[in-house]
Amino acid sequence: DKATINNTKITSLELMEHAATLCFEWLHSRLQGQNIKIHVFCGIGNNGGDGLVIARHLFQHGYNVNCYVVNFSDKRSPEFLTNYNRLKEIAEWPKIINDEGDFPEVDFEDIVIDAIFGIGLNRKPSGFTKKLIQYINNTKVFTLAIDFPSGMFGDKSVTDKSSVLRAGHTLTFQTPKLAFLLPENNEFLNTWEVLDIGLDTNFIESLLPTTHYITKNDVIPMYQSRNKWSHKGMFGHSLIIGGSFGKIGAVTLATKAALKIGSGLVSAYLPKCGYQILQISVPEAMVEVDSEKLLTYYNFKTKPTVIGIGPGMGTTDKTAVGFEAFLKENKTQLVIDADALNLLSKNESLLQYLPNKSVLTPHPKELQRLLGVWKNDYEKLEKAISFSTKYNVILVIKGAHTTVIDEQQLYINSTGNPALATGGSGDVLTGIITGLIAQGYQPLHAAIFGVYLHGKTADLALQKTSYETFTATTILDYLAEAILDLFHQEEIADSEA
Ligand SMILES: NC(=O)C1=CN([C@@H]2O[C@H](COP(=O)(O)OP(=O)(O)OC[C@H]3O[C@@H](n4cnc5c(N)ncnc54)[C@H](OP(=O)(O)O)[C@@H]3O)[C@@H](O)[C@H]2O)[C@@H](O)CC1
Ligand SMILES: Nc1ncnc2c1ncn2[C@@H]1O[C@H](COP(=O)(O)OP(=O)(O)O)[C@@H](O)[C@H]1O
Ligand SMILES: [K+]
Repeated sequence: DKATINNTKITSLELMEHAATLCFEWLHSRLQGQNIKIHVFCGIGNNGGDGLVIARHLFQHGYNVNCYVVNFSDKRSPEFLTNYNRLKEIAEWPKIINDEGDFPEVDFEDIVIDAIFGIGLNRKPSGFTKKLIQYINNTKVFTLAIDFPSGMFGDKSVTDKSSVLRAGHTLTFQTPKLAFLLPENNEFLNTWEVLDIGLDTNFIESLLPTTHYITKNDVIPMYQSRNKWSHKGMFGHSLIIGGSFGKIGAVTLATKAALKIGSGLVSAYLPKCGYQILQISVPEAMVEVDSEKLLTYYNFKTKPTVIGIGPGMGTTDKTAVGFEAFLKENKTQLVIDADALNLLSKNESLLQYLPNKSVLTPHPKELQRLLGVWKNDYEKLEKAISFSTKYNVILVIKGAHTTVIDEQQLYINSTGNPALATGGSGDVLTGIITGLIAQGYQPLHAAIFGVYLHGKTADLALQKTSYETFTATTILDYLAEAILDLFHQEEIADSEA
């Protein structure tokens, strides 16, 4: 904010007016003047200042609005005071809330605007302010939070969940906040979106942020186009290793995905019992086999560009012994998933054999086996950064907002939805990342781009199918649309989650 104010002619007050007006317009375009009671709760800092501006616009547009100042401190920011006086000139409120006795009646059908605390919260809310937050939460009224749900910190964990406002929707300014992307905060946020308030983006970039929110504009430059004289030899050879009796589907899905994302050649190495299944399901792939029901020997002849290993592989002793011998010999780039991760967790001494920038794709349970337990999501990220740095590998922490970690750098994905919460979707991701590396994508780009496309299939599919009917195979059906979408209209700056 300060840099924008210094580098442009805009004043802090104008910036607030602009930001809060965008919030008002957001609400106004949805309410269209409806006679719904709106309560605007303002703190005494600049978040409160935003609330005062919103209340003024609502009032001037004829809404049924009430505005309150939550008087938790005698301090007032200058921008708050200016807007307080502006509002006083036109309305008989804001009313001051000094204790519980001043809480207004709020009904379920009303709307609450939460402008109590924003990014300036530096300790947990207490006293009557906490009680007010609880009072609002108990009404189950729809709450529109400005910048942050009050009581939620931008950069550390909430310790007292009962002191945080549960927002129905949050309008945050300029950039998504890391806190919004962490699973531990999901109960405070429902949906949220970013409003571009025109802060100095050059300045933001000059800060060299280490956390990146990955949207379409970030992945378009990663895309590698093909020229007229391209031939399959230029797009690498993926080898997918995995499967055990009863889990041949996992390796089949990963093999299909490596093909579908454009790997020049794809082979699978799996137990003999899966031979026909794989040949029939994926006739484009070549197959080599191990012992009857398990992977034991890892003695394939294929010379791949990259190996994706783990889906459906099992963790029996025989498989573990073969896997260890394989890792000690192997020099090929790896994408490691599922049971291959579980075997690494059981025998951490094997981590030293991973080629640099191997891509590991744990879901939260597999991650916990690798890193041990964490106290909160911030500690989880710290541990993951240390792990990535120590072993020089790329971690792909799967889930809503899958996060790719390469040493200090975090790349948080914006695509995907609960349609992906279906068996086999992780196996498909392994195949996608493997197939991208085969074609010459650097492992980091393959991970970021692969995760983006994987999530995008589910977003595009929801226009035509439902969460329930989406399966891992549907990801493959929509991969083409996800790629083509890169070249459709420019993404508008606002991102929704
Ligand atoms: N021009 C701009 O800069 C723009 C800014 N914008 C808006 O400004 C917001 C940031 O405003 P802000 O920095 O004033 O902080 P805010 O969240 O209002 O609260 C700080 C106050 O709360 C107090 N306090 C903290 N914790 C407390 C606790 N537990 N219990 C009690 N008190 C507590 C703290 O007091 P202190 O710690 O000093 O005692 C301080 O007085 C930002 O989120 C966005 O909405 C937009 O308009 C765009 C343009
Ligand atoms: N709610 C969600 N929102 C977005 N992506 C999700 C969600 N749930 C699951 N996914 C994605 O689906 C995949 C699931 O992977 P994983 O747990 O390994 O599944 P499986 O073992 O069945 O293959 C991951 O890529 C994950 O990010
Ligand atoms: K707020």
